[in-house]
Amino acid sequence: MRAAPAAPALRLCLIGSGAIGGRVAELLAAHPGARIDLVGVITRPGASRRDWWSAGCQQITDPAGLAALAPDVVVEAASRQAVEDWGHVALHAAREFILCSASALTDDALRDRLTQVAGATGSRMVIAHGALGGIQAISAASLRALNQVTHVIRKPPAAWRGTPAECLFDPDGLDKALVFFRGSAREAASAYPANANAVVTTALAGVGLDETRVELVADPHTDRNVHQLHAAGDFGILNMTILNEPMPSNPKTSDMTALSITRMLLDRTMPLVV
Ligand SMILES: NC(=O)C1=CN([C@@H]2O[C@H](COP(=O)(O)OP(=O)(O)OC[C@H]3O[C@@H](n4cnc5c(N)ncnc54)[C@H](O)[C@@H]3O)[C@@H](O)[C@H]2O)C=CC1
Ligand SMILES: O=C([O-])CC(=O)C(=O)O
Repeated sequence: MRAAPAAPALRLCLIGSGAIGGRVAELLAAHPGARIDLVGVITRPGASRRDWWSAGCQQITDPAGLAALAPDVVVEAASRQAVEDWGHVALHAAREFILCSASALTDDALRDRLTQVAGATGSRMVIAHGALGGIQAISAASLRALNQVTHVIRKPPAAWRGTPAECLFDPDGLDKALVFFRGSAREAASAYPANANAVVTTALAGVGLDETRVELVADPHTDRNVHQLHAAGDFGILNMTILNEPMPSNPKTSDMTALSITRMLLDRTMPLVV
């Protein structure tokens, strides 16, 4: 049997060069055989290059730069604003736009607009499973009636610094776990966009932004970012708990987020995908 010709390298462009971006680049560098080239990083104007960018990696700050780069995949690991700023052009420039800042999609008009652009251009918008496990099962379960989906996020008090939760409790003063938010996924992600993107992923996989029930917890007795999912419906019952290691460079963010994005990218290049 003749060997198949080698597939061209996958051309990757990142939006954001923070905790997730740097970690994805580090993990990909450990798999050179997968042939994923970081060809560009989108930054805010004036941002410095990072030492983990390869020499050939271009810094992109405007839509024309992204169009000219013509990547295969654009991965957003930046902010809710970045999805608004770059989603449209990414879907025109690449065949796939993977986003982490799922909280942007609580804006129904933006979500509809980007979905339409994806349909019109033949590209795909993919919400990264990010910090979560179990999403594939909830998405599959939604093919039958789903009665109930709840998502609890439990993080150390310090992870809620810089959010509206600071008006509700003193992160240094808690001696026991505090459930400081109960509401819908839409409300949770709108109020806590840097900490609760994952509830949007759960919601869009299952019963939607307004029906998915969310609890947010500050817990001085954990040093991990914990996600608990419960779903019940005609498929049966799902209970999933993942206790994620936080990233040293951004403790609000779980290392699993970068691991799962890297896995997605590697899967794009593998002949066997699990
Ligand atoms: N879906 C999920 O499970 C998770 C999602 N996230 C989200 O992923 C995103 C990235 O997280 P981290 O890497 O931890 O954040 P980070 O703060 O460490 O890095 C973000 C980088 O993106 C840049 N950036 C922000 N807005 C930008 C814009 N409009 N244009 C260009 N660059 C921009 C920042 O300057 C920074 O360099 C955040 O929105 C975070 O909330 C984080 C963890 C889990
Ligand atoms: O990294 C995590 O554990 C989840 C997170 O911050 C988010 O959903 O925005």
